[in-house]
Amino acid sequence: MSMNELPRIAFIGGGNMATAIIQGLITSGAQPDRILVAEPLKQKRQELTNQFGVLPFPDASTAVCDAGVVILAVKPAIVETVLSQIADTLLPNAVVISIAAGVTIDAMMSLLSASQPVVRVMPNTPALVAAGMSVLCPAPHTTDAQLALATRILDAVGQTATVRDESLLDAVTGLSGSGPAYVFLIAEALSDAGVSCGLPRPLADQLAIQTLLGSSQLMSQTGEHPAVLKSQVTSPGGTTIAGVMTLEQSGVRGALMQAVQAAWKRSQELGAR
Ligand SMILES: NC(=O)C1=CN([C@@H]2O[C@H](COP(=O)(O)OP(=O)(O)OC[C@H]3O[C@@H](n4cnc5c(N)ncnc54)[C@H](O)[C@@H]3O)[C@@H](O)[C@H]2O)C=CC1
Ligand SMILES: O=C(O)[C@@H]1CCC=N1
Repeated sequence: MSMNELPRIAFIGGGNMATAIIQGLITSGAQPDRILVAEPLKQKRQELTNQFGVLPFPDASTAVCDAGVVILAVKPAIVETVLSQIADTLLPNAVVISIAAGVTIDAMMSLLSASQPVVRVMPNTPALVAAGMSVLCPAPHTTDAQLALATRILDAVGQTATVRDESLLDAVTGLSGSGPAYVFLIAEALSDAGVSCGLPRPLADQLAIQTLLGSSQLMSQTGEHPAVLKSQVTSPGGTTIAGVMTLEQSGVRGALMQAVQAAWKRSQELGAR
């Protein structure tokens, strides 16, 4: 199926994540006039129309009436309100894709007809530059073809993976959903460190960002385990092992593991409400 054979796609919410996915779809060849966006803020509607040529709607129920895919890209707290608004106009076979953190498939199904196809997804913000990581979890009654359609849409903004056990999405949220913030924090700290050793800030920023990017590309493109690549940087008695030793002494591994676990637990709490 090529991008211009995709069904009409309605986005509910035209914020950061919706914009990223719309950009990805259009870059991959989707037709803008087959993308509908319901967004209450007039300025955001106009920006999306001007930038991409998508069709704007001030409210959700009219946007979904002939859409084969509906992407819920609103804040978690208003997903249920939106679902009650669209439940009557939604096509029976429309695939509902939710990217809202912590909103469970059961919570969505309680407001939809029992046969409505649903896929819950946890994406991340590098989707904005087509380098996202999205993990999909289909509701049990969703068909493989409906899951494939959702996967195709998220493939436009980066890599995708699928889990069948919905509870794993909390761990996904802790690692790849929230993870970009940990990496940005590390980049900021590396740059501060460079400044503390006398580098000018713009150069320190450049070194920090390119070191993270280059190291990520090296891991991704060689497929080598991080431990192997780390040992290649670490000369006997050299500079790197001196730096690595202080990182180990300050417990950086445990700190990162605790960060992912804290976000994992918070995601579980949000989902249990
Ligand atoms: N930002 C992130 O790192 C990630 C966010 N998510 C999830 O993505 C979802 C969207 O997040 P963002 O795009 O960052 O938020 P955002 O605040 O940029 O976008 C939400 C948009 O929904 C609009 N909206 C509010 N009420 C509406 C309604 N009744 N109908 C239609 N639109 C309405 C708002 O005006 C806003 O433009 C959230 O549920 C979040 O949990 C998931 C993974 C990562
Ligand atoms: O912080 C949050 O709740 C959302 C979910 C993953 C990234 N941002």
